[in-house]
Amino acid sequence: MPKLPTRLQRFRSGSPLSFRLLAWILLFSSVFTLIASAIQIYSDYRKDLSQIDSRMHVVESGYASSLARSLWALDQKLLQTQMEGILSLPDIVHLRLGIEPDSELVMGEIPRGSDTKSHQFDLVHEGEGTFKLGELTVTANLDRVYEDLKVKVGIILATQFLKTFFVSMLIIWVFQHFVTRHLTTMANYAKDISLKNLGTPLTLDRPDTPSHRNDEIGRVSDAINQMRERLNDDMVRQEKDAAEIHKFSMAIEQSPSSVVICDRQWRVEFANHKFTQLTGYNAKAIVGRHPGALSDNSMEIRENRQLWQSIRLQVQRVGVWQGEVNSARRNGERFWEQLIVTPIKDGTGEATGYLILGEDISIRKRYEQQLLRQANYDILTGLPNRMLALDRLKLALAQARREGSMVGVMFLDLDNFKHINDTLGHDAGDNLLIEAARRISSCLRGTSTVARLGGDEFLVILPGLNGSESAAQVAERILSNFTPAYTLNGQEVFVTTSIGIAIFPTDSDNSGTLLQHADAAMYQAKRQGKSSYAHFTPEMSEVSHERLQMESRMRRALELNEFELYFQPIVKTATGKVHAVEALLRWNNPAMGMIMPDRFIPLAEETGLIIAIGEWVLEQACLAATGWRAITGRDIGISVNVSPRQFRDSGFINAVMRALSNNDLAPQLLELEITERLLLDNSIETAEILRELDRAGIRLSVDDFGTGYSALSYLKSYPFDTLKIDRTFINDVTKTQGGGSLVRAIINMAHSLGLTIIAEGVEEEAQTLFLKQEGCDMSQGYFYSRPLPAGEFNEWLNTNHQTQT
Ligand SMILES: Nc1nc2c(ncn2[C@@H]2O[C@@H]3COP(=O)(O)O[C@H]4[C@@H](O)[C@H](n5cnc6c(=O)[nH]c(N)nc65)O[C@@H]4COP(=O)(O)O[C@H]3[C@H]2O)c(=O)[nH]1
Repeated sequence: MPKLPTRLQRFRSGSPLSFRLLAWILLFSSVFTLIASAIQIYSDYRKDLSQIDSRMHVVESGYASSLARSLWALDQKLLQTQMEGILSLPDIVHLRLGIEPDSELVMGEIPRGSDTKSHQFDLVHEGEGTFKLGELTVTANLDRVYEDLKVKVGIILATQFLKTFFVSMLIIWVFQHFVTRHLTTMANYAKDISLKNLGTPLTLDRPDTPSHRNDEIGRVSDAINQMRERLNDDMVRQEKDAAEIHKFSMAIEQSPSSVVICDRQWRVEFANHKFTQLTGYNAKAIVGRHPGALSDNSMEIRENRQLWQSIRLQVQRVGVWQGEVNSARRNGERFWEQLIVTPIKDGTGEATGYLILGEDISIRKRYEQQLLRQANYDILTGLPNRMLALDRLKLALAQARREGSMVGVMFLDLDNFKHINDTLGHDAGDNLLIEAARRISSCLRGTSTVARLGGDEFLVILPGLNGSESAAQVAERILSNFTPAYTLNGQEVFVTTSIGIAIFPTDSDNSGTLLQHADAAMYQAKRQGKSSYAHFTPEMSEVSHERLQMESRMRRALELNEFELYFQPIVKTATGKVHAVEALLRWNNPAMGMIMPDRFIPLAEETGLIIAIGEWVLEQACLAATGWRAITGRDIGISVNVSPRQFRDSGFINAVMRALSNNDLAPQLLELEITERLLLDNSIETAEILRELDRAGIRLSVDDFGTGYSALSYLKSYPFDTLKIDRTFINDVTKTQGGGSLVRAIINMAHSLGLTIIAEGVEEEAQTLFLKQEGCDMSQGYFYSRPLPAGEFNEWLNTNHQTQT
């Protein structure tokens, strides 16, 4: 189809209003013009007709008497002249003179087919009476009137049409110029407006004057521009919101934690990439399913049902659920994850869905289990260690009390172990211990426990005994099991054991005393000659006597000034520069000699003397710390051991604060070492005391980490600054491969919790190199210095200070 010229196209498509307007104006004005013209023509026509009428009357009035006279006088010539005179008048075309009685005179002619108009009047003679002489009929031709009428109609129609046309054109031009073209601009602008050109305002092709701004076009264009600005603002806001939503959704998608969002009915709506990575479930495939019922395994779903029911209840009640869950991946593999479940609330506080955050803690769990094993089991023999054995003994006693049964406790010690160790070497000693453990275990029932207490000491717990003879039978079995030779380093070696037996409830009803009694009985068995067993008898309680003696001496030790603090430096692993010092208590008793804390602290704890002794240690330790500034010119912190009983004493916090203020020591320079066993009870009071100390600015450290609780999760709940790795772990780092990786894992995890790490018991250079490499912050041990009395320590400090600066 041929294209229309652009202007025409624009006119057609852009100005239908002008067209319609023109049509309507033309129609209306034509109708009005026609009506007006018709009225005018008709009135002209009427005027012409009345002119003819009046002309006829003029003829009557002007010629009637003269024609009557001519007729009376029978003056034909005059009559004819007069009639010709009438015929010469405009439009008069025919005269008929009827003469009485029956003649007539006709003049003129009536054109055929023409419209005529006639007028008749009588000719009378007025004398002595009135005589009618005849009558004259005057006929006028209306053709001229009609001709005039036609011409007029033509002229009027033409002029009216032209006038109307031009006025319409003018109106249209005015309308087009002032209105329609702007409307077209606005229409095109509105048609073309899109998110891309929202920045371009609508401008009209007319001056921007106040009057223009206030007219209807100005107001409409202003409204369009305001609408554009609002849309623009909305779009900018929307783009910002979209960018933020995009950022958040990317953050959730790339989050290192797994994220699942559920609707109000706990149906999965979204799961991120990490979730798929962790569980193996495709995020899209699980949409609409319950997070506890993703698996096709009905057993698993049943297992999960109870868990998710309690999660749902707690989230509804408390607003959050968190815990460690042993979950299953899609391929059935189990893994540990830490879950946090919270509701997603709207502005009114209504839950619109639920957020489930998950973190894979399998590695941490593995290490925790490893630590737990290390804390409870002897690595060499795989038997329970002292801690676990004591727990089991307590359980066995509790059960025996309930059931009214007996429990046998046996202490075993290998008779010539030290000799074998010294002559055949440690490896042979280790092999001997492993084999001895196997031989003891093989004599026992499933309910019995055999544990290694340390060195060559073993403990056997025999629950549910009928009488002491049963214990004796077990002892005999063990002794006979020891008879065959051991092959160590290719040599046959004979090893015997001595066994001490104490029975609950006959010999004692508490675990500590039972152990002491079994120990005393074992010494008796040794005295009897090796490879024998002995039952406890009251005469053997010499040991308890010793204990009483020690207690009464300890009560006076403070007054007699028998306690002394030794100091051991804690150095920065990277540089060897002293950072802090640990205060270690010694007891110099004239009768007993120098007594190490392991021997007297448990007794001090039991008797409560630890509270007074602990206060003395705090005071002395703070005093010593203030002196080190003078030697080194810098602050050196002091670490003080706190035992559980001392820690829980109501005056403990005051004693700490007093020691600090008496010696004018900044709280940040004091670090209190707390064994992780103290945290075992997980009590609110413990947490409260720790928080109060932390608020006071005092540093807190976990001592002997790995020997007690061994769970890293609790560290998050308490305000600890430092973690001291127990020396048994450090001892292993260069000896076993697993030992190194365990210490590495502890260091990394402690660092991730923001804790400073101190390695205890560093004895060898190889250990320092390992610790340096693993980024262990501080080290302490004989490699740097043994614990030293104050005077010697000051000398050591001076030397360290000079070599390090
Ligand atoms: N094998 C070896 N041992 C090393 C090495 N470096 C340091 N040690 C020893 O390891 C122990 C470290 O102290 P701890 O773990 O707090 O363990 C302390 C602490 O729990 C407790 N203790 C010491 N002083 C006090 C005190 O004033 N109050 C309380 N409540 N307990 C104390 O007694 C425990 C034993 O103290 P000590 O016999 O002085 O034993 C100290 C120290 O002499 C090393 O390289 N190799």
